[in-house]
Amino acid sequence: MSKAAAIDIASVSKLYGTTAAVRSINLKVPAGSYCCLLGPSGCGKSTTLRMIAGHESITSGDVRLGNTVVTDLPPARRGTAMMFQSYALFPHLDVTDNVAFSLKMKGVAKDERRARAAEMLKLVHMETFATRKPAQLSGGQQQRVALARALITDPEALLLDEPLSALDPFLKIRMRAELKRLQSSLGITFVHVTHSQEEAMALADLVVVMNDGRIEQAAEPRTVFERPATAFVARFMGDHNVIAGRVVERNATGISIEVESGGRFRAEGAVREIGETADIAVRTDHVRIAGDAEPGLGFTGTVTNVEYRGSSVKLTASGAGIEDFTAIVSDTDFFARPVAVGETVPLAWQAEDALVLGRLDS
Ligand SMILES: Nc1ncnc2c1ncn2[C@@H]1O[C@H](COP(=O)(O)OP(=O)(O)OP(=O)(O)O)[C@@H](O)[C@H]1O
Repeated sequence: MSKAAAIDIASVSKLYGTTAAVRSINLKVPAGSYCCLLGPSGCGKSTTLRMIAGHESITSGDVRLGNTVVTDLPPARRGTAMMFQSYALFPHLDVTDNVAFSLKMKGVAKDERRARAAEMLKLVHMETFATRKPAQLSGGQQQRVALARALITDPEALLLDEPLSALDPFLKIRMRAELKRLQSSLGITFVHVTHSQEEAMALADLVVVMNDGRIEQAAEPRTVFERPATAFVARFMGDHNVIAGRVVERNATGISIEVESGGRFRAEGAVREIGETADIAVRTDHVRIAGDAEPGLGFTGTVTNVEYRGSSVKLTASGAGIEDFTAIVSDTDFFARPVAVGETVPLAWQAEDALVLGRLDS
């Protein structure tokens, strides 16, 4: 197999007319890593992927693959391969010819390209389907063929645009594990576009959260979840309460904010100016019901909703100027002291579970 290449995206922008799809992003994807571009619809992740692949021109900035600036190179000369959401298989060609297609375009002799295609089909466990047409395959099997077809060019980086979105939930999880296995056995760089937080967390070494053409955070999955950089990341990744308020106190390591017509809350992690608006995040699974809260690390709220989820219970409460504050408590804790909608409960958390969120410079 080929060697892996690092990808370096430097001040890359994409304008469609006057619409900015990607706004001067910088990103380094280490060689041999699994990177997921994650974000809501329209945030610019597919455009970014297509600019790496060469299927979209770059308005300004540069993309490097390894030591080569590929900004103006055609797709076939970049050392990348792309797998599309729809798989884009040729319906009239059998599986082998689909997989061997790019070698045919390069003028590779028939025997050699068939041998290479057989090798690739083995890699994705599809060798027994070599003579079938795409219409005779399931969605998961078509996806494997599309993978084999992309990998036959020996790319240094494989680019995948929502590769699992057409599969049913069960197959999605199975194919996810296969993608991870393939990536680590091939050792090449993968860049995978998804709008699923779960998929990105399960697969990536590097999660890149995008919003409105910008990168909000690029970090390991655990960092993105435990230390979301911005309010957008905290909300998008879920499992965090984001509280917005005006900074009323500051010290060397953190701040206190005051929620309009409500409580005062402390958080650590970044310092802001007095009077500024700031966001803080509190992990939903670290909120305790009842117990004494330290001042600034809890409030008394009225329960507005209770959802049983099996191993946990999700409570929503409002109070101290905060609407829809969520707490996820274990089923054991909940049933030891159940609460109902309309009840007033104390909600508390530890200092380390309240984090000051950053903001992006626009
Ligand atoms: N060919 C185009 N012409 C004009 N605008 C475009 C074009 N392609 C994309 N855009 C716009 O650029 C922005 C980013 O699109 P992009 O496809 O990169 O988003 P995405 O994050 O991949 O979304 P999705 O998850 O829906 O595919 C969107 O506002 C989109 O409407």
